[in-house]
This record gives sequence, structure tokens and C-alpha cells, in this order.
Amino acid sequence: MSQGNLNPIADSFENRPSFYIGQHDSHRYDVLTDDQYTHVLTSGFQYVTAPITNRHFFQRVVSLYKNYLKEREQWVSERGLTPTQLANPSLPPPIIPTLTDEDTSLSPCSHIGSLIAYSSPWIDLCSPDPTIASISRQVFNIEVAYANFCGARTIMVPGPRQDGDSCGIVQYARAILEALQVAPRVNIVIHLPMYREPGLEEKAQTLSDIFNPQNGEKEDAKKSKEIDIFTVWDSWNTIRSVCNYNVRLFVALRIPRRVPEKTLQERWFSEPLHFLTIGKNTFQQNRAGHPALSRHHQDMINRYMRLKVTPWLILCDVGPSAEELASLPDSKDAEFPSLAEAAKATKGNRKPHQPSINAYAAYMRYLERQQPPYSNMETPALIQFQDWLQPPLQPLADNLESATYEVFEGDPVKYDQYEKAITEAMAEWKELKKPTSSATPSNPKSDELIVTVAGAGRGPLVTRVLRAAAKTNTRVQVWALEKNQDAYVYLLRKNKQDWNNQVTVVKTDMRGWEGPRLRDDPSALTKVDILVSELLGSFGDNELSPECLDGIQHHLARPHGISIPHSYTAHLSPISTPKLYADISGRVATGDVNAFMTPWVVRLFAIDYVAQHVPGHPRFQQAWEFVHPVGVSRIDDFADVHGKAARYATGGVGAMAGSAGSNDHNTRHCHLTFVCPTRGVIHGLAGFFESVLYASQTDTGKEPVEISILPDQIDRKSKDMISWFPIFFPLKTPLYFPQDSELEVSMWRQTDDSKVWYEWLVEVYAWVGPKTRMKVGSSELHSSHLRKRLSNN
Ligand SMILES: C[S@@+](CC[C@H](N)C(=O)[O-])C[C@H]1O[C@@H](n2cnc3c(N)ncnc32)[C@H](O)[C@@H]1O
Repeated sequence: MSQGNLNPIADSFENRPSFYIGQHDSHRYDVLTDDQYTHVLTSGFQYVTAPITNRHFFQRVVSLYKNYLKEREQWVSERGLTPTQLANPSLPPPIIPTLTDEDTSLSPCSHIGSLIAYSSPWIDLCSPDPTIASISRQVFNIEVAYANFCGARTIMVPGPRQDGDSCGIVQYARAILEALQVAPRVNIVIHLPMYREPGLEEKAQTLSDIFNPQNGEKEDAKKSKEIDIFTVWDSWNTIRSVCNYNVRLFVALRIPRRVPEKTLQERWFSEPLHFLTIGKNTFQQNRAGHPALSRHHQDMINRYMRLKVTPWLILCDVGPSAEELASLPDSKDAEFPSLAEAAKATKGNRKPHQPSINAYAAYMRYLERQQPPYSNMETPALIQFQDWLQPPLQPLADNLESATYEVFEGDPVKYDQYEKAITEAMAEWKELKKPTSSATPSNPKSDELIVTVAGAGRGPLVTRVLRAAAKTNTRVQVWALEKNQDAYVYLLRKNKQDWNNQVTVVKTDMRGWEGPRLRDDPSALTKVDILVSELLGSFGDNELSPECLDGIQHHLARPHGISIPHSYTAHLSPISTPKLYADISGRVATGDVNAFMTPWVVRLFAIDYVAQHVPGHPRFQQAWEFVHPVGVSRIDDFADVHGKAARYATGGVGAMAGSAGSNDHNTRHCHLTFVCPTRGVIHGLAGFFESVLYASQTDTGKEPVEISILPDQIDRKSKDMISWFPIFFPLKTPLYFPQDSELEVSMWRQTDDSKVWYEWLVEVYAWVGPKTRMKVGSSELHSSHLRKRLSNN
């Protein structure tokens, strides 16, 4: 027998996502009684579905419709209606009367919150027959309103039975939109298969099957042999688009018997999944005859369970069956079991009449324990950040708070990489026997390197500079510059307490700094040998690192001076992210009118990268690059001639109307082509950056020291680095693209000399012949509202 393990690093202490397992019976027509409900819970489930109406209501609706058909015949025989008059669409339609207590066993009970109300599968909201469609909508509205009255929080609605019939799907979508208004508090969850898997079609008979069976046969004949695995997603996309990405609209995804290809799995991963439903026929039997899921199923479920809001699981038609529940003994009898019952129960190590644990639920519990434990990147705090929109920091315009610096400092990976880069730079400085800027005519052999940390914050990079110097046995004079007056106080204190007063702390904007002074002769200015800065944003240059470094690079010793970082690049990839789109739409509705014109910092998670990697067109593509120091700077040349106090003017007009063009060298433009073999919809562009902190100057084969937040590079270049989340450039309107399309992304980094901002546009081209592309869609030109000011006042 296994003993409880008290070792906190033992397996049993590792955290994993929890499974919340429910039970659904497609042949259940009434809400479970209290005893039945308890029975299901003790069989290993945590919640159940409950039909909103029962067979009595179904019969009533069927009779009503039959009577209506008879009535129409009477209109012909008794009132003499001609076929033309009978076809008049203004003839009275059948109206479903309100529910009676015989029509439903759902009521506002204490556990209503743990019941998932299930709307009737026999209606057909997509029916081409206007009468059946009308009856279906009426039934649906009656059910939704009643479940809402009872206090149900979630209503599950069987999805359309077929895709591709645009008329039916749009009718269905409209009905869902109405239901969201009828029930203003509940979540509506559409129960859909991942794809139309042959043999797993919905079996429940609908009004259309009863009254218009020939329509169904026609549809069957239309079905092609080839399976298009994206048709269900197409239907879902129509439904949620008609419902304006309502945040109360979710998917219950039926897990198929055959796990589909990754592209489809990822597409559903990005959608608002509330439930994963698994039918009995998805399970296989293992050698011992117990239910089990294939490795592919396990991997897919494990992935979906990593979502911030983990989907709930519903096992369908796996028991306890309606018959078993109907034959439960009276709860009083249960207290007095027969001898045979008592003996059986003792054998099964349970109380008499206590049900045995359901084999399917037990297997799911086993899978719950088999999930990989949460990794370092899945701490509760980091999980909370998933898909959470933050406006980007503006460290130049705003002064950061201590707590924000503390968050930066919590990530050792960034600082380790910086330390590595500084160490290499110092070591190679010696190896290459470069002169130092501390050398003077009176002390020409001075080997002290002048190192400046520009934008020192609370000083973590200064500490790393000192460590690198100690490691490489390099004598240094360190300067720490910071424009944030509060952080400056912190730096002064740190200098006394931790750095032994060996750092010169200056409160200044780096662009206005006079430069370092010689220790031997403080009246003389000198140059910087190594300039360390970390002014990088999620898109590299979006926190104005290029402009800030422009203003200090003239202090760098030429030709030997080194900037760490040496360079940085911005990268893009188009993404589907319905949840972020819904979130941003909600912000616009509540007054943030520029939410779609804001590049958001966000830990992208429930997203689908729609572009595939093909030769010449990777999934993540570089937008542009900045390299430091810049070899020629007109401002620096001007200052050399006229002195720093003289104001540089180009005398020209830059690329922007009204600008002089003094910052035009920091504008950028890119035009990128992404290839999408499968169809889909995009909601914006994911942005990333990488940076070469230091590239060896001695050994050309040596790997540069880099940091990267690119999903396909981060593990190689700076594993587990959490200092930066990606950036998201949203699109105001979701942009649909057909299969075999190309997404052409244009982006600009713009400046008018006083501000910097981004503009972006996406166009869709579809291949319509071996050599012909046709433009089939475009976004509008977006321009970032949060323009970064180049001055901090
Ligand atoms: C992203 S923080 C990095 C802070 C610190 N180096 C670290 O790694 O924790 C950037 C810092 O640069 C400072 N900063 C930004 N622009 C500056 C400028 N033009 N002159 C001086 N400091 C600046 C900000 O106040 C902030 O403290």
C-alpha cells in the first residue's frame, strides 16, 4: 500500500490542473431527483446536465404542429383557400403556449448552480421549413427564459447538425443572439463536434426528421466523401460573429474518436472553450478491459487543460444510465440493505447502496494525475497573466514605481545574459588590448574601463557590471545614469550600502548628460568604453531605446566603444485570438475608444498562429532592426562643430508633414508575406523582439550572447526569461481569409521628431490559379494611439 509522501518535492506534491468532471446522458428527459443526483455524484462526477423541458413538452409541441397541419388542410376544405392563398406568408403561424409544470422538472433548487441546463436537441433552428424554424425558435426562447428564471448559470445548446448551409447557420446564429438577450445573465454554450467525424453524427430525432424526413435525405445525398475538418469551425465562426463575440458565448467541444491534425486542435485551443465533452465511443478498452483514451487524446486534453480557465469535462452516456437511476432504492430502504446487498457492498469496499465509482470517471481521475506538473513558467502568477491586456510601459515619459522595478528584478535570466555579455566584452577588451578612456597623458597606461549604465533603475545592471569586472579581474570606473528622481534616491542608497561608493550616480536624462569625468582630473571630460542599457520593450524599439541611445552615443569611445545591447530586431506573426478581440471590443463599448489603436502587452496564450512555416516565409518574420552605435549621426557632427548647446535643425522637411526630419533615421517600414494553407480569421499581429547583447569581436564562430522572446527561439537563447511578454497589435475588424491565402502585413515605425508611433495594415490575397492571386480583403490602416513622446515633460 502506498504511504502518503511528506516530501514536498515528491510527485504527489506537484501541482497540476484539476479536472472538473460532469455527466451527461443524451437519453435523460427529466432532471435528476435528489437521490439520483447524489448517486451520480458519489459515482465520481461533480456535476450533471439537466434537460430544461421533458417528453411531455415534446409531445405537446409535436401535437400542436400536427394540429396546425390539419388546420391548414381545413382552411382549404372549409374556407376554400386556394394554393396561392395557402402560400401567403401572412397566414397565422403556430404559437407555442407557455410551459406548464408538467412540461419541465427543472426548478429553482439549491444545487441549480451545479446543473448545466441542456436545451432540447429535438428542435431544429436551422430548418429551411419556416414553420419548423419558427417553432424551434419559440421552444428555444421558452427554454432559455425558463432556465434563466430558475437560476441556471449555464445553458448548453446542441449545435447545428450540418455546416455549409449558410442560410441555416445564420438563422441559428440569430437565434443564439436573441437567446443572449432573453437570458441576460447566463452563459450560452454551443455543443459542437471538433469536426464532422463520420459515424458520430447526432442521433436525436428533430422536428425536421419527424415532419420533413425528405429534407434530411437530400442533405445526406449532398454529403461529400471528403471530410473538410474546418466546416464546424466555420459554423462556429459565423455564430459568434453574428453574436458580436459576446463574452457569454462559449463552446462545448466534442472530442472525436480520431484526433484531428494539429492545425485544427490549435484553432479550437484559441476559442472560448467552456467544456470538453467525451462520448463513450471515444474511449477504447485497455488490455484489462477498462476504458482508456489514446495517447493522442491524452496529449490534446493535457494541452487544453493548460488554459487559464481550464475547460470542464463532461462524459456523455457513460452511466449511471437512466434505467440504473430509475431503479434506485428509496433512500429509506438504503439505510436497511438486504444481507445480499450488504455482502456485495463489503466486497466492493463501500457502503451498501453506495454506487461503485464509474469506470470512465475513474479513468479521467487517473489522467488528471498523469498530467505533466506545472513548469517554472506556469506559476499561479504567470498563469494569471495569460491573455491579460496591459498598456505598454512608457519608462521615458513616466517614472516607474519601485514595485515595477522589483518585478523586472524577479527574472534572473535577463540579468544573467547581460552579465554574460558584459563579462565577454570586458574579457575581449583585454584580449584585444584596446585602450581605455581613463588613460590620460599623465597616466597613459591606465587600464580602468569606463562603464556607464544608462537608465539604471534600481541598479541590478550596475551590480552585474561589478560582478563581471570582478570575474574578469577588470578595473572599472562605473557611472549610473537615471532620469527617474525616485529611483535615483534608491541608487544613491544602494551605492553606499552595497557598492562601496565605487559608482558615480547621476540623476539625468541620458540625452542631456555631459559625459564621464576623469577620476584623476575631474575637470576633464572623457568617453565611455562600455555603455550598458536596457531600454527595450516587447517589440524591441517600442520604449524608445533608439532615440535614447542616439542621445548618448556621442560619449562612446570611437572606434572601440561597445554598446550592450549591440542590436535588436522586431518580429511579427498574424494571430487568431477571439478572446482578446472580445476583451478589446468590451473596452471600446465601455469608453476606451482607442482600444483597437493600442498595441497591448500581453502574455499571449489562447491563440492560434495562423501562418505556416514555408521556405522563404517563416511563421515569425523580422520587421526591422536597430544597431548601436550608429556610424554617422548628423546631430553628433553638428554638436562637434557648434557645441552641444546649439540646437540642431535639418532645415528640411522629413517624411512627416510638419517635421524637420531629425529623427527620420529611426523610422522603419516592413512588408511581410505570411502563408496560410488553411482558412481562418485573424484578430491582429503578435509582436516579439530579440536582441544581440554582445557579439564576439575575436572569435567569429562564437555564439553571440542574446535574449529573445520569439516563441521558436526563447528556449535556445534565453530560456525561462519572463521580463517581457509579447505585444499585440489588434485589428478593429476580424479579417477572414480563405484557404491557400497570403496575408500581407505592412507596418511602419513613424516619427514627427517629437513622437514615435506605429501604423499597421493587413491585406488578404487568395490564390485563384497557379500564378494568379486575388485580393479578397483588407484591414483599415491602424495607427497607435499611445504615441510615445520623445520628451518626458
Ligand atoms: C526598463 S527600465 C530598466 C531598469 C534597469 N536597468 C533594470 O534592468 O532593472 C529602464 C530605465 O531607464 C530609465 N530611462 C528611460 N529613458 C531614460 C533616459 N532618457 N535617460 C535616463 N534614464 C532613462 C527609466 O526611468 C528606467 O529606470
